[in-house]
Amino acid sequence: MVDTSATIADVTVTPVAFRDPPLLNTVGVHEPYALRTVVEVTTDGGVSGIGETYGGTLHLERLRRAAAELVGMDVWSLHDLIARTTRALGTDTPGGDGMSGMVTGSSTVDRVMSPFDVACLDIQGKLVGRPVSDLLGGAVRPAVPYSAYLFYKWAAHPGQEDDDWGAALDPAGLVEQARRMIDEYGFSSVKLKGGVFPPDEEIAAIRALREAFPGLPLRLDPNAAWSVETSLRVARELDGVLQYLEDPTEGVEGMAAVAGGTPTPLATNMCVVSFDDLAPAVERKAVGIVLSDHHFWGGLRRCGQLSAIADTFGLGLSMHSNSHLGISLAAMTHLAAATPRLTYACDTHWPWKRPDEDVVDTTPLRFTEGSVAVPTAPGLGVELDRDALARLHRQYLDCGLRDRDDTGYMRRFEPSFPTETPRW
Ligand SMILES: O=C([O-])C(=O)C[C@H](O)[C@@H](O)C(=O)[O-]
Ligand SMILES: [Mg+2]
Repeated sequence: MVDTSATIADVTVTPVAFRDPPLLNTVGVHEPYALRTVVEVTTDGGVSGIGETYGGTLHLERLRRAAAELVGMDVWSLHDLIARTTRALGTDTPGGDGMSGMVTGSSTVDRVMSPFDVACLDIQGKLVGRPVSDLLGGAVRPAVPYSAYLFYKWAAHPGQEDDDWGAALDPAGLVEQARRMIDEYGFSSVKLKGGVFPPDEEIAAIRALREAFPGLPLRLDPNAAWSVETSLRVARELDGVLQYLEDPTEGVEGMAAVAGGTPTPLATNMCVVSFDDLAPAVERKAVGIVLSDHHFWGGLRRCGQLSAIADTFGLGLSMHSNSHLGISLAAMTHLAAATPRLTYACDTHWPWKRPDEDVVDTTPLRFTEGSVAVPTAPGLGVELDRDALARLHRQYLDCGLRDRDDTGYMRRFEPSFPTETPRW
């Protein structure tokens, strides 16, 4: 019999930074670099696996504490991973979510264990010679569709030359951005990051997108920038136009009030971000679709548990993203492929990342007709490029950024940028 036993002998945790355009959202604007952390887990037999997560200071410190606790762990034991992460972290204090204030309620233990779960699955796949999707129950689709993720954006970071996407500050600019993204990647769903301009301007943008791309499902996500009344008005005006409306307003109660007043399905990656959030949201009928995100929900196997709960209570599943590298894209693709209930095209920030900046060779992650084929090599199907990791770590050290702060960056250029919620 083949020996598949493996104990963790070493864990490295490396913060990295990669260039990011000035993408606007309701809390501000993306800084010139996005921060991530790459973890590499190596077994006593010399097999290694990788994972990727957020990059802020507190999260990084917690990852390092957890990493030290994992040495000696059996790579097959999810329960021991939970126990050891919990032990390393002590109490589940808030903060360190890396979302610039947009999402604050996720579970610290789940967030911290997530990249290690991915790395352990990568190792398991290599040990048994199967792709990660097989370890998650098997792929139910050969390729995973992603959506075009549109952002209002400036032409350039202040003081820098225009980036090659240019500005998108009105409906025409967004239609042009969508056209390029669809031409280059083949996406067949479109999401607009809203909450940036007054709602009527964003309604006009959605109408322009509807006219330009008549058959494509459209989504709008203002990250809870609106009151219940504003949300209901926007939902009424866009009735029949949106596939779903994502986080129009804050909290389960607010979302329940909006959900009760519109036939448009509501989705969330803000008011349901941990297992503790599910019961109240189901009870209040606050959301129809949960945007799963393995970085919040404890990794790929915990997302399988979320999927079972979604099955039980008839919730739809989609997938949330943040600025990310190829390890996360591979992990998201395996997970989405092996989640039958995940029937919506997943979010991805991929087009906003420069193709020459990654920590893995991204060849296995090419987009065809808006989808990424599920990698078939053992494990995640992507390999760490150590030179590239060193380069992006150097960039992290040099760039000076240590925590994502969209609001602070925006206030350097617009000192009176508002932070009250709801904004409209
Ligand atoms: O769906 C979402 O809420 C997101 O994608 C959150 C992100 O942080 C997004 O707002 C961003 O990148 O600015
Ligand atoms: Mg969202």
